[in-house]
Amino acid sequence: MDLGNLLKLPEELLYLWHVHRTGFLLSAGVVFAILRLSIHYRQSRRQKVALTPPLGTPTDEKIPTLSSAPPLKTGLPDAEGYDTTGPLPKPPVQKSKQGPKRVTGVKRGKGANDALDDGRPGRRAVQPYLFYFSLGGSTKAYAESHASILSSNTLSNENVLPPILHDLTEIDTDDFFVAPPKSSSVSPAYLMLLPTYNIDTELLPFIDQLKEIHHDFRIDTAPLRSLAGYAVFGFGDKEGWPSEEEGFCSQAVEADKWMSRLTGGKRAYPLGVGNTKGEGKDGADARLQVWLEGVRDVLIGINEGVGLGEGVVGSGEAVESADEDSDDEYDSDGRARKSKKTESSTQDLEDLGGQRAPIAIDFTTPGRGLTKPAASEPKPMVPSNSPTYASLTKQGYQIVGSHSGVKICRWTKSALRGRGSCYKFSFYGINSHLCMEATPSLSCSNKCVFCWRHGTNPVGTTWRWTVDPPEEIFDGMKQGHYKKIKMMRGVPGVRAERFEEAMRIRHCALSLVGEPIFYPHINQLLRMLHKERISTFLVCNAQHPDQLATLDHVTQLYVSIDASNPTSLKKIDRPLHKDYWARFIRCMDILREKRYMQRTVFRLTLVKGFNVEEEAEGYAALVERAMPAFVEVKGVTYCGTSTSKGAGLSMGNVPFYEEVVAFVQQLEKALAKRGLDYGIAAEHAHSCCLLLSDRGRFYRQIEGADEGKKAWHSLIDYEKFFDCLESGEEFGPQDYVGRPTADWALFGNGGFDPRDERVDRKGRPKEMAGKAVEI
Ligand SMILES: Cc1cc2nc3c(=O)[nH]c(=O)nc-3n(C[C@H](O)[C@H](O)[C@H](O)COP(=O)(O)O)c2cc1C
Ligand code: SF4
Repeated sequence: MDLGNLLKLPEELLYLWHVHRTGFLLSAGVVFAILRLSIHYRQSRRQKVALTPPLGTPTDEKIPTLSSAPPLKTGLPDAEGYDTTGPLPKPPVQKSKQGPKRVTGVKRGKGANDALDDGRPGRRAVQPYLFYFSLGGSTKAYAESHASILSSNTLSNENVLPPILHDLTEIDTDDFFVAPPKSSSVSPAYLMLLPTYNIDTELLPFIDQLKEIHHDFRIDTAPLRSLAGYAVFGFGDKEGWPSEEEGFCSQAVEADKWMSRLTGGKRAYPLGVGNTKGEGKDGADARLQVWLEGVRDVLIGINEGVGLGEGVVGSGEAVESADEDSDDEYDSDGRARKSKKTESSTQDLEDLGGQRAPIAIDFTTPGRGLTKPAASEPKPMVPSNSPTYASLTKQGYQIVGSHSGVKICRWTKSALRGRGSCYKFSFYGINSHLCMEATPSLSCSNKCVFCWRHGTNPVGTTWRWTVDPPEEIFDGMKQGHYKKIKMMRGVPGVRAERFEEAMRIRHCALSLVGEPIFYPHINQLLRMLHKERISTFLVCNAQHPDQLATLDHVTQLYVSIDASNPTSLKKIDRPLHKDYWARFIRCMDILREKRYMQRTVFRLTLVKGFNVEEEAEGYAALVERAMPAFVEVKGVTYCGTSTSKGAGLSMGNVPFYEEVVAFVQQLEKALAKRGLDYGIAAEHAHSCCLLLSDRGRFYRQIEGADEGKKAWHSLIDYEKFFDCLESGEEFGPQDYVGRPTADWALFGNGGFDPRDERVDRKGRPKEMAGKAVEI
């Protein structure tokens, strides 16, 4: 190359740059991006490898497919036997509690049981793991002897595999509780049998570890979400630790709570507890057996695609009953609660202390705008596509047929969780978890100012709708009630034994909303209930004397008395019947006659400024006329609906408990002045409610006690009631008087069942308040 050409080189290069600079720059950018991406990819691969659990952990465990499941042995093989002889390799025992936690948890979605991992349709087999802890050996023995309940019965259901037993001290907690065993064809379910020790045992660090795993920021707060479900059963000693507050089965309670968190609320069955010092059906053995049978049915249900059951938290069902993390009704310590948003809408009348639930519906009065002339063809009262149907369903009612409804009340839920029954337990011995609240007629003829039903219900003064047969109503009510009870299965704090008892209805409160005696076949419906030995409390609004007169036996007959004179009654009940006072008075006279046939009750709901002041004398006159066996007096509960606000109701109309007491004492005096001997037989301060009772009939000699030793007898002997009915003979209230009223329910003692734990709305232990309690 000559010198001239050489000198031209920079110029040439500059020219080339100008021509191709865009191409150069673009290529350089692409090369740079590729380099960056490849470095990033290599780094993330390295990280993934580091997070993969070591071989041999249950994550890699080869879980048997259906065909390779170990055959069930007769008699229960011991835990060692399962782990070594079956195709499931025993997870390595790694005592690594001091070392750093392996981070293996991943966030999983719902519906793990719907399809196999490879996307093929089909259901996974359920693999129960039975974990236990045992210091003295009894829990181990229980685990080994009772696991066969799960196995033997699941033989018929080949998609539930025989349980695998694990001693909690022999496994590495992380191996099972940071991530559950993985398989494309099997869904694991964890069952735990745990004693409680108030001394230092290995159970304590285990429970702490559950808590730590939940709080470990490196992993999902619910790493066991992919489990099919879990359930815990505790063993304890009631002689040493008589109640849960005193520590009975406290470690099982704790473990249940943390398992709920770790699984995202997948409690498959309520926490069970067994008293090792108990006997017969109250002994640990019997309790465990019933509990395992319940768990077994749920596991079968999971496999059959029912999931954890409708409404159970974590089930993935549309209607989950509570959210363990965000709810706020249930919980004192992180256990699930119900959201405030839905709270008011799901309250019901009896929740509110049993006040009547009148519906703002015009039944009757032609020309008042609400009613249309009767159509030639009767129509359904609550058509399934109507706004009323949608509104009631949203409020938690199950509509039965076209005019009936059922709903489980707050007290039923509370009793299932050992947090107290309603006042009817204190007064009459009704266990709220055995009680069904229903109505065969959702319509009513009053528009009471304190009604919770927002005026959305149907109205009418004559029955102008299609009539469903009583069989259909009865079956539908039971079905709806049991369905709602089952929805409580996963709710924290539900006691296994109460849940099991609740699957047999013993009482029916025909008082939900509307007017039950309005239903044309009410007597047939009552007979069906009684035939199944379900007692009946029926509440009516004293506006339907003809129906009242022809009503058959009920266990206890209520009439709502919301005022003592026509002016007050019109103001507070806003009746649709023009002749409402005449109807009311006729009902008083009918009740007077009925007092020989059944227990009759006046239910007074006190609304300050409406029906309290200056009315004691008027109420006394009504009592004199109808001679009810009892007078229940309650403070109203403020519902805050626009209907009540529109009627001028505010919290100021809610009486304090002392004010209700003062009124009852005033009424007692007014009755005495008329020569009527009524006295305060019981109280339930929690729901601001007191019971006046006719001394002549219900203050009587205590059976088996010294002559002259008397006590209040407000309780009912339900079995005697049914015996009397079945005898076909005439009988009256004196024939089924129960035991004396419990001491704790007597006036001055509060009336809260001491077996239960009293809590406030947040689930915190609560002291008796002196104010009308909002319930
Ligand atoms: C030292 C000791 C402390 C205990 N503490 C409690 C307790 O706090 N609450 C309880 O309900 N039971 C308690 N128990 C009763 C045991 O939980 C019960 O006997 C259980 O069945 C023991 O199970 P295991 O034999 O499998 O270890 C305790 C027993 C012992 C011996
Ligand atoms: S009587 Fe039954 S329905 Fe009524 S509040 Fe009590 S438990 Fe609930």
